[in-house]
Amino acid sequence: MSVSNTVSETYAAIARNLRFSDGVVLIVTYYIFKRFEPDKPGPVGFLLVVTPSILVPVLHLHILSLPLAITTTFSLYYSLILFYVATYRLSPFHPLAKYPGPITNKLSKLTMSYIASTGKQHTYYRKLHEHYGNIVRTGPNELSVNFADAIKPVLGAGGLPKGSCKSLSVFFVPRLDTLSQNAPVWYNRVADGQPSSIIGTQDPVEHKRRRKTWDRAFSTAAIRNYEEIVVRRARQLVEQFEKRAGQDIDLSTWMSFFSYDVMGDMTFGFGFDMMQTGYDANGVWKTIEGGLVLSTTLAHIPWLFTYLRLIPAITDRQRTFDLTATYVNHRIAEGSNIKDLMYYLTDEEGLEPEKPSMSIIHSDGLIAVIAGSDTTATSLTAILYYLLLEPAKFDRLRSEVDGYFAPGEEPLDSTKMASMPYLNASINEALRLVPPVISGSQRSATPGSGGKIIGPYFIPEGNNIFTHTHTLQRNPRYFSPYPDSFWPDRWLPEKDREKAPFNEEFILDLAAFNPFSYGPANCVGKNLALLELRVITCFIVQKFNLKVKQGFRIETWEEGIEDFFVVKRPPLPVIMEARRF
Ligand code: HEM
Repeated sequence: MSVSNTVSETYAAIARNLRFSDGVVLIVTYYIFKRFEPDKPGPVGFLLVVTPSILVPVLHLHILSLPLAITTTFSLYYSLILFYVATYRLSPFHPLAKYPGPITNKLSKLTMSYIASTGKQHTYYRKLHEHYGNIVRTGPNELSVNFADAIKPVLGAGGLPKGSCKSLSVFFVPRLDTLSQNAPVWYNRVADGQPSSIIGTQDPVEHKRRRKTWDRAFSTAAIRNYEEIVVRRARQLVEQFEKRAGQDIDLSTWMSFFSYDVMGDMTFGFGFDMMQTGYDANGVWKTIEGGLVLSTTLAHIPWLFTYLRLIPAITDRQRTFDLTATYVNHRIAEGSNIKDLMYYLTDEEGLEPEKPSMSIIHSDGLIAVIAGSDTTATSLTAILYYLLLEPAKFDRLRSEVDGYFAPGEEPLDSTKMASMPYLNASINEALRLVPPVISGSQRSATPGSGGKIIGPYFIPEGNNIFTHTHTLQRNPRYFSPYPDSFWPDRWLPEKDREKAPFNEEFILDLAAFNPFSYGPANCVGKNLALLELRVITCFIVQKFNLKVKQGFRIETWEEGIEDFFVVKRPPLPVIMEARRF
């Protein structure tokens, strides 16, 4: 008897002997997964190991070999569940059936997870929009949009939250309402019982409560106190560049040294001394960057966090958390002679009915450094990159700086800098082309919400939606001419703007420009970031001549950008010389 005959006879025997009740067990299991997607070891083990084990004796009646009965039952059980899942996701009954997108994305988030791991998520989303149009199904339960009218209903007040509301711990299915099948990117980032950082807080009520402290920390009055820190660190950066005059330096790395030192001062009362030592001595930057690569990849399959957390060496999260917790504790013990960020995050003023717990303070301390360092460094590097690429624009900016600050005068007046047209146009243009949170923000039409109308589209509940910043900010419908080029003129009043070529129509739609996001969960640190961008750009343009390192093909820098939630940048090697006045 041939092997194929044996196999087909075995399957024929199985088919003959499978009972109605076995089919019911499979469908119930599938339904539990579809409806609740339990992701904790207990229920998952029950559904994927215990249930098929119960079915083994049924097949063992007909297949005498026990190992064969076990493997057949398990493989059949898993294949059928996957078959049901796939059929439903591709069927016209799926709530997102009418939205176009690649089949692989409709089937699972594994494709997105793989793309995210390559750092090219931002260009992938853009290509999808170029192919499929304004709205694309990027996952079984996820859409991405590329039209400006979506910004307000998705991100604005009364828009969508980052995830579901209260976590109910019901029976053996944890967080019944957070359905990991539909899980938004912020789902399951921290272990049960640990607080999320402000940015990962999904419940809009809790987010609003915690945001009050942050809003106080970034009020105009509070930022005035931080100016002292920014200026001290800007002077240190200039000194370090002067010492290294004529040598190759990587501007990208030095922008991170600067921004990490500033955020260290603001949050812990001391910098990480990256500029002083010329390297990341505490490994803070490296650890944060590694964490972002992993969390961006897993954001698409967030149930996996539960299991990877069991292998601390992989996530390394605890190390980062412990490191920042030590710094926070040190800052609290030592106190500070200025009202720094920690002053507000610990509610030293006593304005809240309840003091924040130490674990919330630790978690917010960590997110301040993550959210405030590489983002600012990316924008600074991008501004300098585009100015290096187009020396005429560098010269134009220098004339403006010289017009506002006489030679020898340090560019420190933040009010003056806020009104410098070409400076702010250059900053906006770099933020448009390289938004540091390049794939933008995701929000969720949570289960039970009834869904949401976004322009001409209806987003059924239980689905997530991205407003894709990279695609929107390069869309010629909103930014023309030169949507892919650095053209600060687009931000200037018509009388100062150079003429568009061939009388191309001029379009600038501010609704599509959201590098700091929009609405109640937008970037709270925007004004601090703008202060840093203005001060450092003015300092460098005023004090240094910059040259690209010989042999480096500068135009390749932009291609090397990677999207790991915040942008990871390639090196930008330059030679700086002090300017002679
Ligand atoms: C050029 C620099 C920066 C850019 C482009 C930027 C951009 C963003 C974006 C796009 C978000 C996501 C909002 C959302 O989910 O919709 C965000 C959130 C946030 N950013 Fe920034 N950011 C920058 C600098 C900073 C700085 C200096 C800080 C200071 C600590 C900061 C603190 C935060 C915080 C705490 C959040 C979470 C806000 C919330 O969930 O309520 N950012 N930022």
